[in-house]
Amino acid sequence: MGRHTELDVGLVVTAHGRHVMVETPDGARVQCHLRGKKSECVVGDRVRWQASGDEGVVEHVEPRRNLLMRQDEWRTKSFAANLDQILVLVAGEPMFSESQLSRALIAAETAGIPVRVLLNKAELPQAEAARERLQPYRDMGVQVLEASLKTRPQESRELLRPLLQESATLVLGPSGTGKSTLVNLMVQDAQAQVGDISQALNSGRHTTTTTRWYWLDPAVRHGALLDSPGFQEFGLRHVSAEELPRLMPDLRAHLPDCRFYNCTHRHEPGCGVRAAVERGEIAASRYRIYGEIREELERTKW
Ligand SMILES: Nc1nc2c(ncn2[C@@H]2O[C@H](COP(=O)(O)OP(=O)(O)OP(=O)(O)O)[C@@H](O)[C@H]2O)c(=O)[nH]1
Ligand SMILES: [Zn+2]
Repeated sequence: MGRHTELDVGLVVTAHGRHVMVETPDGARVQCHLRGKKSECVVGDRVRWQASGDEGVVEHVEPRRNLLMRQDEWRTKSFAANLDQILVLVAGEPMFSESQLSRALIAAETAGIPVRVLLNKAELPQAEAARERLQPYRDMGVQVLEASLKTRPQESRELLRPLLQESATLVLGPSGTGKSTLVNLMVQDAQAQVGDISQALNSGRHTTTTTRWYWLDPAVRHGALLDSPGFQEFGLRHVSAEELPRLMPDLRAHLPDCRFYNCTHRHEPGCGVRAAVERGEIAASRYRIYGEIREELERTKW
């Protein structure tokens, strides 16, 4: 028997600084504070907590299966834990950034979380250019789905339901791609679930930047979507420059062909990666993104 058996278990459904909202196994939500200055909680955490008046105190965070980091201007912060998968939404209008997509895939690979890509607004003529841009990702084994969340909601729901219904899925994507449309399509009572959280956080001001947990069906509480508004960039600074090539599957496939075991794939002779770029087996865009991220990682290492 552990020392926490007398405490209640709970799921963190939103976290902001030292304020977190914990959901109990029977679905009640309790605002909690964190015990201890150093402890940190993120959405998706399983915790042990103790009631204290109307509120609660988180005493212990259970070990995490995985943890994602994000980057803001100043630092790398953790922001979601215990995910089953990530769904990256992209579109042709606005055209998605390949660099952002690659960073999301690298972050997921580092954390050991499976990723799917969903090309939304598939009915638009601009989707064709997005499809082409996604080809290298399909080629390296990323599953790319297509939907029209707004214009073909029924069909989209049927496509997505089996993929989402038993999982905790983090939804990411640039602004204007259809994240809200997705949440409203797949989540029952999404507005009510948001209302709950902002009320309990007791201030509207944080709600635009806080990752939220939505049960697809609050009555059943199996599958959930995690929406991360205002999401900018994944934190990759915990990744070392040397391990970067192994986190990019299309580069990884050619690493055994490099003459030097510590090849940076930039200027060394006998580089299998560059040879593959020249043969067209690695997309030029991917090689460029590799160079950019590698340089960033080398620059920020102190
Ligand atoms: N043509 C078309 N438009 C869509 C589709 N899905 C969503 N949209 C439109 O795209 C726009 C952006 O959708 P949102 O769901 O608000 O996008 P978002 O990713 O939540 O954007 P932010 O709130 O800025 O983060 C809206 O005008 C939607 O109606 C689709 O399948 N086809
Ligand atoms: Zn090389």
